[in-house]
Amino acid sequence: MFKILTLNNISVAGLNRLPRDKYEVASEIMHPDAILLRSFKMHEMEIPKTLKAVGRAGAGINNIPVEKLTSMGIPVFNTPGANANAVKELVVAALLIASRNLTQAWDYARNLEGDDASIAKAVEAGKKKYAGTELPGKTLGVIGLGAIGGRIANAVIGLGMKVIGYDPTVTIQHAWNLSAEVQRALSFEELLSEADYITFHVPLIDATKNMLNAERIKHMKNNAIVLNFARGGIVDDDAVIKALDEEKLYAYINDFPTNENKNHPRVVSLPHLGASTFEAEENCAVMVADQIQDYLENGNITNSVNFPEMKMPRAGASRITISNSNVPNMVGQITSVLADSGINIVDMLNKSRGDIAYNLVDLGTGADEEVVNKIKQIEGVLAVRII
Ligand SMILES: NC(=O)c1ccc[n+]([C@@H]2O[C@H](COP(=O)([O-])OP(=O)(O)OC[C@H]3O[C@@H](n4cnc5c(N)ncnc54)[C@H](O)[C@@H]3O)[C@@H](O)[C@H]2O)c1
Ligand SMILES: O=C(O)CC[C@@H](O)C(=O)O
Repeated sequence: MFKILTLNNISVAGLNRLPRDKYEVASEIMHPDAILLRSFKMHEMEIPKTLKAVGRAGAGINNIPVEKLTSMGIPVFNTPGANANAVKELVVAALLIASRNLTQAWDYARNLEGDDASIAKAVEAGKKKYAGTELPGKTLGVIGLGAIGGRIANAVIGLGMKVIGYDPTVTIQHAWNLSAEVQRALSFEELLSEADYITFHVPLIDATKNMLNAERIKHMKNNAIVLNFARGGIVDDDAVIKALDEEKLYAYINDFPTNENKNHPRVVSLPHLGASTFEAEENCAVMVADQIQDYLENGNITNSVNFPEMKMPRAGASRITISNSNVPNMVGQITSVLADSGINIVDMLNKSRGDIAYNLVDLGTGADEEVVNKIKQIEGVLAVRII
């Protein structure tokens, strides 16, 4: 029986992928084999000794101690693209919310008092304060052209906008998916100087912390609008609020409320709603549950953020999986242990990614704990399983 600890609500469509005769799933469970989570901050958590995998039902992994887990030989999975449409739709809504002053106008309308005739009069008198601008012909700067940024770029071209994108590490696949109309910025500053709106779709990592700061705001057009549906910390809120107060920027729509930003009259802060649609929650949960199941039962790895992609059809009587440091002569030492134990290798796959290497080894006979212990004793071996 595999034990799965859930640290956030995971859509039941995903949990139902894990057959109850093989999986025990609970939000409180001892000795878990795997953890499923969304935004729970795992950094302070003690990692259970039994843990074999972590599955993030979503894209961002800044809440997970990936480096520590890697050093323990534990793969972390996420669900690339599974919630991208949800974020895209919210960003399109945010463009319209900001351009048409919708929250301020709504606030005005719902605070009107008197009979309907006087409300109608006040509507006509007051609406000029909320007149906005239209999207066609304006330029959206997209920072990060991955699953979400790429979809947004393509969608707003359909609305008549121009798009300039900045992503020095974009994958070939994501670049292929981009409309040919997306212009490439060679620097972040170039994007900032051309855009009427900017939107962030990068992970929160050292290189993206306070990516939009006071110095960079100086490069922006007057009255530009900033959208942040990536992570708090990517935009320096202090600097943006100062620029709003000085009427350098026009509006800031974000998914990460703070005491500083949530009540500002030119800010709309939403409660981390980007991925909160029924469809996205289901997509993420199903994808992550399938990946965790295939890893626990077969050792295969799909969409890991720290381990190589590995898939090998089952052959032979049993399979062992080995995570080890990516140093010379590991495969030689592992196969020697098997040979010395009289075990024949039927099939084998070895791949590395950065500092980690991972092996799937199908054996002609079953392997026992003694063999596993011998492999564990090899210097550099981080985790071994028989499945
Ligand atoms: N608000 C929400 O609910 C919500 C939902 C999903 C994702 N997110 C956030 O959005 C981020 C992006 O998600 P995604 O699915 O598009 O991920 P993704 O990995 O598909 O795309 C991220 C892109 O950012 C690019 N990038 C990385 N560093 C960069 C830099 N310094 N400058 C420019 N580009 C850079 C990468 O090359 C990649 O193409 C996630 O990491 C997560 O933090 C938020
Ligand atoms: O799980 C969520 O609700 C948010 C997920 C989102 O921020 C992500 O990074 O995928």
